[in-house]
Amino acid sequence: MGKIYNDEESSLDFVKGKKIVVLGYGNQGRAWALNLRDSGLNVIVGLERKGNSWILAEKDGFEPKYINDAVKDADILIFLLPDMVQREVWEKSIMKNMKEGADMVFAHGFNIHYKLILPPKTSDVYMIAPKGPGNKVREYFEKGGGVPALIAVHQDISGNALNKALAIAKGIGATRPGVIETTFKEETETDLFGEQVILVGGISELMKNSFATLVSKGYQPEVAYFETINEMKMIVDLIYEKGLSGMLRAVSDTAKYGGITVGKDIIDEEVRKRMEKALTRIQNGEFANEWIEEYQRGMKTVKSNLNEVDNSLEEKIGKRLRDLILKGSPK
Ligand SMILES: NC(=O)c1ccc[n+]([C@@H]2O[C@H](COP(=O)([O-])OP(=O)(O)OC[C@H]3O[C@@H](n4cnc5c(N)ncnc54)[C@H](O)[C@@H]3O)[C@@H](O)[C@H]2O)c1
Ligand SMILES: CC(C)(O)[C@@H](O)C(=O)O
Ligand SMILES: [Mg+2]
Ligand SMILES: [Mg+2]
Repeated sequence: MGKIYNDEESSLDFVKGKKIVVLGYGNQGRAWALNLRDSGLNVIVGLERKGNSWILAEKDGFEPKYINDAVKDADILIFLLPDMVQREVWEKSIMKNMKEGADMVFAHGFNIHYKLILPPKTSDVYMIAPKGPGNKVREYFEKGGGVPALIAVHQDISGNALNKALAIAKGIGATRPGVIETTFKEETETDLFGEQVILVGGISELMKNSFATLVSKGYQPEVAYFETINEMKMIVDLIYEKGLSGMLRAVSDTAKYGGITVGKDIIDEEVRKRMEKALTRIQNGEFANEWIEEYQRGMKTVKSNLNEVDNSLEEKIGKRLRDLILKGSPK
């Protein structure tokens, strides 16, 4: 069993008073900058240009700086830019401007594990990888909790990298539920696997295909939306709170029997083999290379798929129903 660190086993003292630069003000950047500031730490937001992120950071009370300037006297650099952007910003604005020995901190191991960024031998390099989306990192923190995270140390020059990783984890609220120690390799490979096979890829395709099956056989799309998309939150809430066995006990015996038998038929050995293939492509770097090429070619696949989802029947139906459902949901 991996070691789980809690709030009492971490101290903000290891990073208190240090100049922390949060690079990027997007999903994670905004949540981290706000949580770290609320935890009493000294946070500067670093950005490449004056766009939407800059305006939002100013609205939140920060005085953003250009990255090449912000990193000059920073003690801790937190990379919260998109993964495929980090290398170019590192080469263009950070590498030659950062203070020697400044810490390099990541929320995902992609750039270090696949050797896109080669950190100087003088820096501590560590990671705090929240196991949830950025808006939840902020929302849970504000409610007194936090999103759990994985922490890992890639380079420990000071001898204190783990303590500093724990301190930043505490600052964003992650030690409240607990953080687990891992390696950059394990975090990178499992995170990519999770988002591709289930969290983002698998679940969306299951929803889209089950919705389309019902609609193509003449069922009302609103009924299909409730059944194959909307109710997922309540089932996942049950799993979150009570585990898979708790969820099975909360549904009818009919759902238990049908779910157990037909579920295994739908997600069968062939699906499992394709999951293993996806994992192999992550492990051997094929996925990372493909993704970088997609980015360099202008992210055509990402854009066309987003467009397809935006214009899909389930999104049109969902938009109308969500407006009603959210009004009637507990706050
Ligand atoms: N999204 C999540 O919830 C989540 C969860 C866990 C870990 N992570 C990790 O956190 C890191 C940040 O991911 P994110 O989803 O928060 O990023 P994001 O896409 O939300 O980042 C957007 C920020 O990056 C800036 N940016 C975008 N393109 C840029 C460019 N070409 N040059 C300079 N700046 C640019 C934007 O101005 C904005 O401030 C990644 O390593 C990611 O894997 C993300
Ligand atoms: C939120 C996720 C999917 O867990 C994260 O890994 C990401 O890359 O956004
Ligand atoms: Mg990820
Ligand atoms: Mg993830």
